[in-house]
Amino acid sequence: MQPMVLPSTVTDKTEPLIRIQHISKSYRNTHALRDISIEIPRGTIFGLIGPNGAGKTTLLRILAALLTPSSGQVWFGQQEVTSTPAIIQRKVGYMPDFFGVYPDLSSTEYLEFYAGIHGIPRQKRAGIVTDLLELVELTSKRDAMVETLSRGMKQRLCLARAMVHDPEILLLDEPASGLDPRARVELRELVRTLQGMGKTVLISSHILLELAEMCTDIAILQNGELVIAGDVEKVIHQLGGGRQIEIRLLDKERVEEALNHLKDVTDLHNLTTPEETLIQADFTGDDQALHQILATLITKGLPIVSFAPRSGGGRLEEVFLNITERNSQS
Ligand SMILES: Nc1ncnc2c1ncn2[C@@H]1O[C@H](COP(=O)(O)OP(=O)(O)OP(=O)(O)O)[C@@H](O)[C@H]1O
Repeated sequence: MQPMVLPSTVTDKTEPLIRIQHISKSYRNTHALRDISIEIPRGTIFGLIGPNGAGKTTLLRILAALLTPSSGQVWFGQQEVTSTPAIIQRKVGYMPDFFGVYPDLSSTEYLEFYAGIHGIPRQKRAGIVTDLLELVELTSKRDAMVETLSRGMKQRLCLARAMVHDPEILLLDEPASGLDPRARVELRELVRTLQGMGKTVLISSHILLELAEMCTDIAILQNGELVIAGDVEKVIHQLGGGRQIEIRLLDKERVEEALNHLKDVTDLHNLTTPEETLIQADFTGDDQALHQILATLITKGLPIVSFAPRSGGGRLEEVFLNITERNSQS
């Protein structure tokens, strides 16, 4: 079947890389996905978040052309691709949440095997595999049998496997599950490196904190439905979360004075002082308003040591729990 192509032949750099339009998927009596529409901008680290059974794996498998949706369309740029798996498989690298049993191969042989599956000419395979092992920091394990690698190393090898054909998009299903904190940090750094290489990365997790720090955009799924999608700050804002800021002063004697200035700012609410030199507040304004607050405090000569949003993770987790709870009650 010929792929559906939009009439315009001009590629707009700002157009979303992937447009998921009204995708539904049913397995017998289960509606795993219901009318999902999401746009994934090029170059983002896009988090797909939802509790167990929300439909994340189903959506990723549809994007990887491993499942056909019951209805709806997926567009990669100007092309509708649900009926053309070959196009998807060229553009996408998929790392499943479950790796299964490994064959009796070394890391190098394993990647060379997958490079062969993707039709990469024999003479190019060794170079690609060497580069990938370096990228995922497994060069020292190039001759180790896959079975003998730690879980984190297997995870990174699987990521390298998903990249043998240099795909534009990486789909990582629960990549952080079962990893210790250090391996998670390494994974986060690797994902950022991939973004720096121009890749668009979709990552699923049921633990928001795992994604909060590395994602630029998120979509929250629950019971097969899309709760909300967009860039992280916008999502928090739309969910009524606002931002929280922390202002630290050098001198505790000046905290009262700072509070006096801040209490009249319309975008600031719930001012508290959790520590004697620290002021915390909810903030509902935009960046311009934030800049104005800082400028005013400095003009007043207040000794500001730091002025920053509270680390996003905790805030986002709160918003996520609120929204999924609210939805399950409705
Ligand atoms: N092959 C299948 N046959 C029948 N039902 C399925 C099948 N695969 C998934 N489902 C159901 O579809 C729904 C969505 O499952 P999916 O695996 O996509 O969710 P998920 O968000 O990835 O969950 P988890 O975090 O637990 O992996 C669940 O109710 C699941 O039981």
